[in-house]
Amino acid sequence: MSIHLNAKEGQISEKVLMPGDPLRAKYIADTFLEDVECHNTVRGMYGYTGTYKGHKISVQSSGMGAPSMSIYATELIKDYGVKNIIRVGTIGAMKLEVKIRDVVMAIAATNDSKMQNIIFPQINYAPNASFTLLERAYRLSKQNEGLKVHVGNVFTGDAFYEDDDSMIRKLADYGVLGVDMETAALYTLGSKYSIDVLSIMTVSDHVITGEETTADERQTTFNDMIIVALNTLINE
Ligand SMILES: O=P(O)(O)O[C@H]1O[C@H](CO)[C@@H](O)[C@H]1O
Ligand SMILES: O=c1cc[nH]c(=O)[nH]1
Repeated sequence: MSIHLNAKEGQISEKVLMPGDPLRAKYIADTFLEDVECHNTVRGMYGYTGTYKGHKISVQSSGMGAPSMSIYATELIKDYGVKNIIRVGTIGAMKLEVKIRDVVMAIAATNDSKMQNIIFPQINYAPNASFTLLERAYRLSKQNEGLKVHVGNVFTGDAFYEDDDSMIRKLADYGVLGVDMETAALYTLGSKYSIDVLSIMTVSDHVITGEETTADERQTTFNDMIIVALNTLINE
């Protein structure tokens, strides 16, 4: 038990997928895992543990934003001994060449996170992915010709709704692929605790063109992304 997770000791795998949405965690467990147990119900932030190709895997929702991700990732790492976390999320595209339904793998996460300022008040820290997981995920994604994958810098923002989009446009000019709300927090904690972390995200909307996907349209790419993430975790 930890403050926000009521899983029993040993119940959570060392390898965890983290979507933002608790119902997406349930969908992943129901669709891809066998012998599934629900390991967390606290605050409705559902978590499940089962097997994938015979390997023990957990799926734990993170909630939205850096503070929520930080709570769950910290407790998974410190209280449950988790060693690999892959965020499987959605992202708003910023660069025009990144299209809806594409997949983004984040090398690093530029951010405006207040949590980063608390840790590093005087310098601009660069939260980065685990190269081991990133290289493996990219290589495995190439087995699926239907999957369009972009690898690069993303922006982790504290605000989903902003007063104006001038900073988003500027970041796109500087090569940032898209915007989410958790990657920087996950990457900073991965480095702090020396575990492997990665964010893989399906493009749900385009923040410059205003294009959006329907839930059904997102589902296929989402499934393909989850298969890449699961095979990355088990290294197959
Ligand atoms: O789909 P998830 O994983 O929740 O990710 C994105 O969606 C939420 C905003 O709608 C934020 O959490 C953002 O990072
Ligand atoms: O944080 C996010 C995630 C998806 N789409 C957005 O516009 N922002």
